Amino acid sequence: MKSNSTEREDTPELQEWAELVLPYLPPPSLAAAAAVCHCLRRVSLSVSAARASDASRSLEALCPIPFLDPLPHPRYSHPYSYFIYTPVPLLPPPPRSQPWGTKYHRHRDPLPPDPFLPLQSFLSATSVSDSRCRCADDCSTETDLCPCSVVVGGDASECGAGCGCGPGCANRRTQRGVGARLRVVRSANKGWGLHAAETVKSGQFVCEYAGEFLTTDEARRRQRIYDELASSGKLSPALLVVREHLPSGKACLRVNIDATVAGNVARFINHSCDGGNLSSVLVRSSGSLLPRLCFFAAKDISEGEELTFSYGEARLRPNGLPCFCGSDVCVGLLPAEET
Ligand SMILES: C[S@@+](CC[C@H](N)C(=O)[O-])C[C@H]1O[C@@H](n2cnc3c(N)ncnc32)[C@H](O)[C@@H]1O
Repeated sequence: MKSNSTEREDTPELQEWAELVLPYLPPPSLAAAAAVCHCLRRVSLSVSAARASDASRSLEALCPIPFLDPLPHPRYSHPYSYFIYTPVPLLPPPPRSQPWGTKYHRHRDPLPPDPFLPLQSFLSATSVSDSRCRCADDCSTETDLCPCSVVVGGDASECGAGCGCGPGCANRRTQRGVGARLRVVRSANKGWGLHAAETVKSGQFVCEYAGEFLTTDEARRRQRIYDELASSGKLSPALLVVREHLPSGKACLRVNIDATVAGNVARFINHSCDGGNLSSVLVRSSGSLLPRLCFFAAKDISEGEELTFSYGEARLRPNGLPCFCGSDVCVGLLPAEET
């Protein structure tokens, strides 16, 4: 009787419906669907496998970024970590759902980042009307120095949306998605971490820290919630605060980027007390209102090495999270942002 009813449910229509709908489900709903019948179980397994094969959902042009869990355990094995993927910074609220694990979006057929376009125009809004170059195609081939390459203050400066050059311009090195082959690997005590899947040369662009740009009030509100959830082990928050000292020396621009709900693979970069092997640089695209936080290799990095940077100075708190960076100078506690 049971197998007959299962056979009846297992129709091509149900299969097609499941392949369209299940990629939108977060893991708990996907698991609930898998318990319904053979067909939904089969599709949910294929969705999980596809998710584990590419954290970037085909949104990074270079290559898929797979999850690797070398610590399989019947109870704690996780094939992937669930979040909304955005290859570029965005303004809240992020999209509530996003298909992930569907056979309709194969790699090398990137999804257009439609939900993120509003921020793109915001970020590229020109504050100074002539803050763009008129170079024809690639600024590195221009005989005169491209005005966008002139660095003011400590930031790196790149061509922006209003510039005459094309997307292949050499002065847009952080604007084409991740710059090295990467994988996301789970460790026993730090959760997921980002690893190099190829040799990365010192100075090479690795990735941007993409997430939601928050006001400081909203960042403080979320930080309080995240601190509580993180201390009970329920969340790995990825809210980064960067302070940019303005050239006058009298003011400081605070940039809050939250990749906890929506972000790119940089949200998996763990902390190291010795400063790690990545350096973070604020990159300003010509004419854009906000700088973007970008990671470059601080030294030659071998294939398989974990990518890390310093989250900041460790502030000793009685309930501070333990640090497992393993470096010789580890202070034992993760740095925590003052709220
Ligand atoms: C930006 S996330 C990094 C990715 C995270 N490991 C994950 O699984 O999603 C920051 C969180 O990772 C963990 N983490 C990062 N560096 C760590 C370290 N050195 N030791 C222990 N946990 C660390 C902490 O839970 C921290 O709140």
